[in-house]
Amino acid sequence: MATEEQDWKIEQQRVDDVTAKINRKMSVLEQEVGESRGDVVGMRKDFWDEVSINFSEQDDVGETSTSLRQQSQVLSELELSHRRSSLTLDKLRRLSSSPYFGRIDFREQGQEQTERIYLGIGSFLDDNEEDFLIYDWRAPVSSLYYDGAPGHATYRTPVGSIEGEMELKRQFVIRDAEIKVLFDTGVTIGDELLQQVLSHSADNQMKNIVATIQKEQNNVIRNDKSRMLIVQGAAGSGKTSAALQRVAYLLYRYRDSLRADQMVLFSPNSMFNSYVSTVLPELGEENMLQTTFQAYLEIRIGREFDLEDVFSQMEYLLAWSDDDGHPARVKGIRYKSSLDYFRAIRRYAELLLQDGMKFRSVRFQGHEIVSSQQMQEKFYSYDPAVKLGNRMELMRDWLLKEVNEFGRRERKEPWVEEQIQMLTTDDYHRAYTMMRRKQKNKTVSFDDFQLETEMAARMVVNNWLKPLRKWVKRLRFIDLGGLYRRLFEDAEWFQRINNGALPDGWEEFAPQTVNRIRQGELGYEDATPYLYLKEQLQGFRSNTAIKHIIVDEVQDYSPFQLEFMKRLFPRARMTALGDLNQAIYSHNSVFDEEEPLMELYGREQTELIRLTRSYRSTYEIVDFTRAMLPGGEQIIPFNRRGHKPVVALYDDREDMHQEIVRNIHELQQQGYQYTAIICKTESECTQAYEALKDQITMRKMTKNTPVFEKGTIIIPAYLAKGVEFDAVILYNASADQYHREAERKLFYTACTRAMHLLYAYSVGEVTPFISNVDAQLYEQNDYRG
Ligand SMILES: Nc1ncnc2c1ncn2[C@@H]1O[C@H](COP(=O)(O)OP(=O)(O)OP(=O)(O)O)[C@@H](O)[C@H]1O
Repeated sequence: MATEEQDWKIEQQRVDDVTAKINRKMSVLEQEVGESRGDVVGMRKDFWDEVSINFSEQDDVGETSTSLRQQSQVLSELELSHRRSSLTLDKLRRLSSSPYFGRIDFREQGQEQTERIYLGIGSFLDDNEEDFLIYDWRAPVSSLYYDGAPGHATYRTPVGSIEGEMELKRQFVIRDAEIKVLFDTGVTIGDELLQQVLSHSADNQMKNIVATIQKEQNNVIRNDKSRMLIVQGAAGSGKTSAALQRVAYLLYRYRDSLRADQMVLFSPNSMFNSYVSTVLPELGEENMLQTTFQAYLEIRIGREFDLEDVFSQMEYLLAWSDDDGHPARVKGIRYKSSLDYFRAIRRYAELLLQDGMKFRSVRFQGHEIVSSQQMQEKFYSYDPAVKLGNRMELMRDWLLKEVNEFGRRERKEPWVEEQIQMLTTDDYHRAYTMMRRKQKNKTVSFDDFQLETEMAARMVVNNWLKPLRKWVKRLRFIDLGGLYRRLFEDAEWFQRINNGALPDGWEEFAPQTVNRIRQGELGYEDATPYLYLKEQLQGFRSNTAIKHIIVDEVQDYSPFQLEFMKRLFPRARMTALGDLNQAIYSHNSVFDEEEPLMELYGREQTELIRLTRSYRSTYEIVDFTRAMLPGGEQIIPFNRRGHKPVVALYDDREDMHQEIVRNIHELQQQGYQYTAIICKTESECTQAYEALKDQITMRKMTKNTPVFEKGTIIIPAYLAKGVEFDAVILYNASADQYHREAERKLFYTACTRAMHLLYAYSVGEVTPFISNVDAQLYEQNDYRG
């Protein structure tokens, strides 16, 4: 038997042994999980039986709430341990089908024996609970697999470095407990395996990449020194993948002090959230929290304004025309995303300590309880040394007192009498019982009827004043809209906060801003600045529980937004991943020259890693797309070969539609499951959808589509961020549609979504972003008459 064959046999034998052990462990755990599920279900069902409920006396109420608290604590502990066991069970299931993907033989310096280390998605111990049959890919020793080739090798452990000799490095593909591929490699991670993985079809869920993590990606994943880690990487270089494996790594490395719910991932849209949500559970970890910046803004100010989202802003700007308000708005967007504006808003809040604060008078049914003038006087009567937040608290307490006073006076008013008549007997009785309890120890000095009326009046007024009290408690008496609007109504005020100057274009974009606010709307560019002002005046609602934030597509954030996030999560470390070439929005990108991002936490606390190899697309697609970018030659395509991109020109839409229909049918026949028709805007998507829907089965994706699904979809370019497709068809990549320099990155982003095939169809002349590319890099078909 040849050595290779023998090796294969021995390895298969080991796979059989290990999977048998995993299966044994699984059946024990399955039983435990079944039992704990029963406990949780049972406890949820009997929850209220176990709580002693008694609300009749004050002491009993206290006892009841303690009992409730204890009971729900027991339940949540049970649920947590059940969830953990289920995750372990899922992981074992995956291990039993594919127990490991790598092996290294390592002899530590000074040791006689060579250790065989098998690497899988999780560790697995022999029955003696001492010997590792499988090492977790995140264990310190596993980094040897990703970082080094056979020969002298070193790896870091929390207590220092370990040196030795790597004698063998072997890679496996094991499916259903059977070895499908096995080879020894002299390099870091053999490209063969990567070729195999990458030539697969797209998926509606992102996959974990632990078997083929590249050395430079491993640096991203295991970096735990700096407070701020910036990853600048080409399209398809594995930024998102590395970020997700990094979360899994940090959860493993700091398992005693870090939980998944202390990490937040900020994604570009909600569809992306669903796209990445399976990676961590697949690795046996709970998901971190996932959100979008837009969702956060909605929660914080969505009730105060009709808030524009970033996609609507994008649609507005893409429908560009030179003669309406577009150029002015772009100037506004640029300024409002800058650090200058951030500082100006901070100065504004400081100035308001001395003068200019605006309040909304406290009113009840047309009656002014406290005027805005009185409020202003009160506010400036406090000791100037008292901080803004504290002053607002003093104001709140004072106003609540005033409202209570007012309520007391109001009880005698005729409208209250009228309302009392309308009370039901139940209401009346409740009021009576409540008051009786309050008066428990007092001697009653007037007759019952009088007391009852008094109680009812009190209840009526209290009920009516409840919303107003809530309004005061929420500090809604600060006229935030007015304060923010003033910056664009009053040039003098703006100059005061901006070192005596007005920003470029202020005269043009200021009226736009004011009009919008007057109509109850807030532009996306104003949302974060408004919120920042609000936070300063109402007290910053920072979140200290979060220890790590991951910002994907960071180039889409403005310097202003990142400064804001830093304050929002003051205890957190940050991982920021982005690609300047995909900065599609009009605001300044935090990635511009990387300055704002490098300075956010200070250079000494910041590390920058560049990823230049691109894995998603074939060599031909990367070669074509990088030619659209200045400096694109720095992007290195991975050597997976495919077809050259196809560019086709038509006389009219009808011809183009026919070709799209024909091509999609062909792609379906060839077995491609994920095809995207990418348009420039949502309105173009709607037109194209209407024209094509009777001939092809497809779905139209909008900003509200929550999940990414199989099939043919039609999607605006800005929403396709972060995801990928087997084939991409660019709908009308013409010079008419794409010609402004500002659209280059959007166009590039759309092209780089393709893994295997890329088509650009154009009615008339093709966009200069393509016509300026070397004609050798694509195939052109001109079907014009
Ligand atoms: N080491 C790897 N092994 C296997 N696949 C990889 C590896 N690195 C990246 N990929 C694959 O390449 C594709 C692109 O990865 P990912 O989406 O993480 O890149 P990205 O840099 O975030 O891209 P973009 O900025 O264009 O959205 C994915 O299909 C991912 O699975």
